[in-house]
Amino acid sequence: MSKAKLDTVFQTVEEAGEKAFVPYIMAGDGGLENLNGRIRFLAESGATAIELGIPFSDPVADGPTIQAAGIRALEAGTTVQAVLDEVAKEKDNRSVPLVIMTYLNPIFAYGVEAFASACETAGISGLILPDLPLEEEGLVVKSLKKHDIALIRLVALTSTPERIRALAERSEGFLYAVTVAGTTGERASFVDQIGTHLQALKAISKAPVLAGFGVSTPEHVKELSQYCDGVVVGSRIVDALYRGDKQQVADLIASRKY
Ligand SMILES: O=P(O)(O)OC[C@@H](O)[C@@H](O)c1c[nH]c2ccccc12
Repeated sequence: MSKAKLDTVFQTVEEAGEKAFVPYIMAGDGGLENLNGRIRFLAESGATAIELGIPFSDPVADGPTIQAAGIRALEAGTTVQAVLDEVAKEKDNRSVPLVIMTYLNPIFAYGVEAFASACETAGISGLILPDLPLEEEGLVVKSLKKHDIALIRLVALTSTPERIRALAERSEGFLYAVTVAGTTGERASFVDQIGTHLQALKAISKAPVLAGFGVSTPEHVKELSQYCDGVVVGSRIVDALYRGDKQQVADLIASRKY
């Protein structure tokens, strides 16, 4: 599944007058043998696309819930190769695009070109690399382009206007609007200016704008979605799956339609 697959699903959601919902899960948490089952469950529950984390020992952008999931996954022996091999098995009957989220280190260890090529083979549509600064994108863009994988950029609340403009112009797949200052993890509320911030991003972004970090209730989903194209939810979903509460995950995803 190529980059274009992401454009198609977001367009479908928009044409239906709905908002996108992208759940994040940590590959290997709960056993790699259950990964494809979880992906299927999220797709059947109405996910627009799925963000799949590859665990890394020093996840600087992650809060406690995702850090813990990463440790569980690493302890279970999860590797880059094993994750890609596993998702490749169902690439032809997967209806929802997959986006990989990981850090630079595992990719450099694997080799950038080899990684991009393996992602293409596994049917991956996009990549999120939170520790890749705009100035260093040259390290990966050529390989990602060659293998038709979108580089999904993150905009911080604290990004300068010039930086925001540069990120919005280059955006592909979707533009990830980080809604809090800090790491991933559930939050009770958002800053007052969040609506204006998201609307301003949406006005200049080439790709759809999705809000993520701290989104953890159906109310948050509705609140933030009104200002942009949808949301990304990680910690709440990782925690619910860990506790075996699939219903909570399904209810959260269902809240994108209103
Ligand atoms: O967990 P939260 O607060 O719902 O945030 C989303 C997030 O988990 C997911 O998109 C993600 C997990 N790790 C990341 C690192 C950087 C950017 C994004 C992520």
